[in-house]
Amino acid sequence: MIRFDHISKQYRGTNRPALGDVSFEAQRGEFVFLVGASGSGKSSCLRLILKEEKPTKGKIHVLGQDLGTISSRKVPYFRRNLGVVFQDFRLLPNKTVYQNVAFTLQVIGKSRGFIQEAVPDVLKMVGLDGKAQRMPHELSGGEQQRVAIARAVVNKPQILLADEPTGNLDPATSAGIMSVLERINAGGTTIIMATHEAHFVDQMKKRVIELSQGQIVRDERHGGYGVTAAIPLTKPAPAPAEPQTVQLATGVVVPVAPVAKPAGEPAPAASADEPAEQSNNVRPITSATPVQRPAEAEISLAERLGLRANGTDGQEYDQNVGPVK
Ligand SMILES: Nc1ncnc2c1ncn2[C@@H]1O[C@H](COP(=O)(O)OP(=O)(O)OP(=O)(O)O)[C@@H](O)[C@H]1O
Repeated sequence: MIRFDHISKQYRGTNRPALGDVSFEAQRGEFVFLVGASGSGKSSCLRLILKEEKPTKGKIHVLGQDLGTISSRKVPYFRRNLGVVFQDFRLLPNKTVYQNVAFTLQVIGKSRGFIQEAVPDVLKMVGLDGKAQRMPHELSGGEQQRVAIARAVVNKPQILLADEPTGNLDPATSAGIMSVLERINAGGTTIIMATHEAHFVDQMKKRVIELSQGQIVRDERHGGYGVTAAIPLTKPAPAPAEPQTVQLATGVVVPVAPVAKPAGEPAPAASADEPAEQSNNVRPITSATPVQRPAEAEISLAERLGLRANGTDGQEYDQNVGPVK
């Protein structure tokens, strides 16, 4: 499903490779944690899988395709098989939850009927039933990440890439997000997740690939976070706190500790399961709700999400439909 063959990656202007001779294979349906200290190469691996970056040496195969042979024009088609979730959610602030998720499908040209069925289904799956008309600022951090996950999986990608998806969330909210990811994985989606969350990695007993200075130093079928996946120096150390536990969807009980927030970062308004403030500024979705073409800012988000080739015109938006050719 995903194969790295002797991959090296050296960014321009650097004197040390970010990845050096990395080889691994992830099978369909696996849940793989990428762990390692800050700068060890986790995000670089995800960017290479997405074909956002090219390897300096070696070959990458994703879903049976050699990424080196996919032209720039075909990259958006390729990326339709992949969902991506980031630490900072990347929602469109002026669109409702429904519209944020529908946007993914609009960009790839799905019909209004399809969108009107698929969006409520995926919102229910991520636990946002009843919140379709909220604006992102009316949601807690955990709820915003659920929207981002819904957006990533609404088109049923075979692979979900998650780059520190719980990095901005408190422990209990993070547990909710991990439950959602477990549920998506149980449905057959392969998940590759870069994380510094030792507790979840230790408790979930999934495959763990540990990177250190751009090299794989550990690859365990049912691994833990490990002692050498050092806490990154660039991030604040977790504050000491009373031990807490939370239960994941699979029934696994996970001990959690609060994460120190960077100075100035707003705390989530509420936990993922608490209702957010009711908004007066809501517009009900009806079968007559128009599905609009994305505006400029939205097109640029589509490019960042990999749904659309950079700098293509409106024609490409209409034509960008269908499997990789
Ligand atoms: N665009 C870039 N240009 C130059 N160097 C880069 C670039 N992106 C990453 N690097 C370097 O490559 C190395 C690996 O970075 P990467 O972001 O993959 O690490 P990471 O393990 O994801 O770190 P973190 O846990 O902090 O997110 C680092 O030394 C980083 O400075």
